[in-house]
Amino acid sequence: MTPPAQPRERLRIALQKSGRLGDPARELLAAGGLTWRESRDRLFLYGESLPVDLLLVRDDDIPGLITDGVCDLGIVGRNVLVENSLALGAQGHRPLVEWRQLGWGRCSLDVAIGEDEEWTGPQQLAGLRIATSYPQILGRWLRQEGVEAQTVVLNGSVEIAPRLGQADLVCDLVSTGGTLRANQLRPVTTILDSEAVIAGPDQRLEDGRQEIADLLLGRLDGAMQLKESRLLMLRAARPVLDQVLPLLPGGHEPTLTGVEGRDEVAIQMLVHGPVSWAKLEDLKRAGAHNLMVLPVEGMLA
Ligand SMILES: Nc1ncnc2c1ncn2[C@@H]1O[C@H](COP(=O)(O)OP(=O)(O)OP(=O)(O)O)[C@@H](O)[C@H]1O
Ligand SMILES: O=P(O)(O)OC[C@H]1O[C@H](OP(=O)(O)OP(=O)(O)O)[C@H](O)[C@@H]1O
Ligand SMILES: [Mg+2]
Repeated sequence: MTPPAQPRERLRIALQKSGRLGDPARELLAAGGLTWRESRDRLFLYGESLPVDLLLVRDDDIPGLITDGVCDLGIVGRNVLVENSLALGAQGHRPLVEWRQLGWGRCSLDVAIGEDEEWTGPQQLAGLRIATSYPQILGRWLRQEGVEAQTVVLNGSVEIAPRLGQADLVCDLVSTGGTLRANQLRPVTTILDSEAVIAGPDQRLEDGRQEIADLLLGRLDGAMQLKESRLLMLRAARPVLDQVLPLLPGGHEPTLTGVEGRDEVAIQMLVHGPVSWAKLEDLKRAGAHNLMVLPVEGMLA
């Protein structure tokens, strides 16, 4: 089903239909207060709480949909954004840019050679065949390095190309490195660090859609900050405060409250990011007790 024609004042965001980024992207938008109604084919989600509609597609199509103006923004891996932007740029289209970095979907685009081979640097790739799904990014890197090599474009199962004799080495996405190891390959250099991003045009949106985008992005920033936030609570006797306070993690200023009838204080502070067990153990060794780390459900300064 083609999405119903929408008035231009509704924002439209492209998301990956399934795969690694689809669910976290929808969770992020839901955390920003967005609710939606699904079309029967589940490819178009009509925003109910805000004038923001979602189009569910293959991730490779997201940059093109933004360039064509079918969608205003998209949630996509930087690897896909850069690869497609380079191709679209070569056709004379305006560049797409990252409106936000989301901090998940992290992976890197690496050059990998046989695990027994020696690596002396990019120059050794001259004249070799490199299998990849990212010919634009690889081509740009080879030009930067001044290396002339042959690119073999494959859409999947890139790592088995050397064993099949299709290529001498690969350039592919790596997260844990397990896929490379399973194929007797080892990463030797990273040519792009990737994470999920909100991609959009390099200029403001029109017809009131920029205001909707600003509202939504403000909420998403808040939701992302909240997700990272923890409340750290602990107690410490006054005589050990000088040892405990310098060990507190970075974050907001701690609040110290005297505990009635005891020579001790209750300390609480908002922390950005996780508080490790090692940090709690350090605080305890310094004399703190009753340590607790709590998730934060809502926040208004
Ligand atoms: N092993 C990985 N670990 C973490 N992130 C990854 C990994 N592999 C890919 N990614 C990121 O997740 C994005 C989506 O990966 P996925 O495998 O779902 O894509 P796909 O198979 O191309 O999906 P689609 O059907 O939408 O084309 C990648 O473009 C990349 O940014
Ligand atoms: O370093 P690792 O943790 O092993 O991850 C890397 C693999 O993950 C992705 O493939 P995916 O599992 O999505 O399968 P695909 O071949 O269908 O893309 C990517 O294309 C690599 O093959
Ligand atoms: Mg894809």
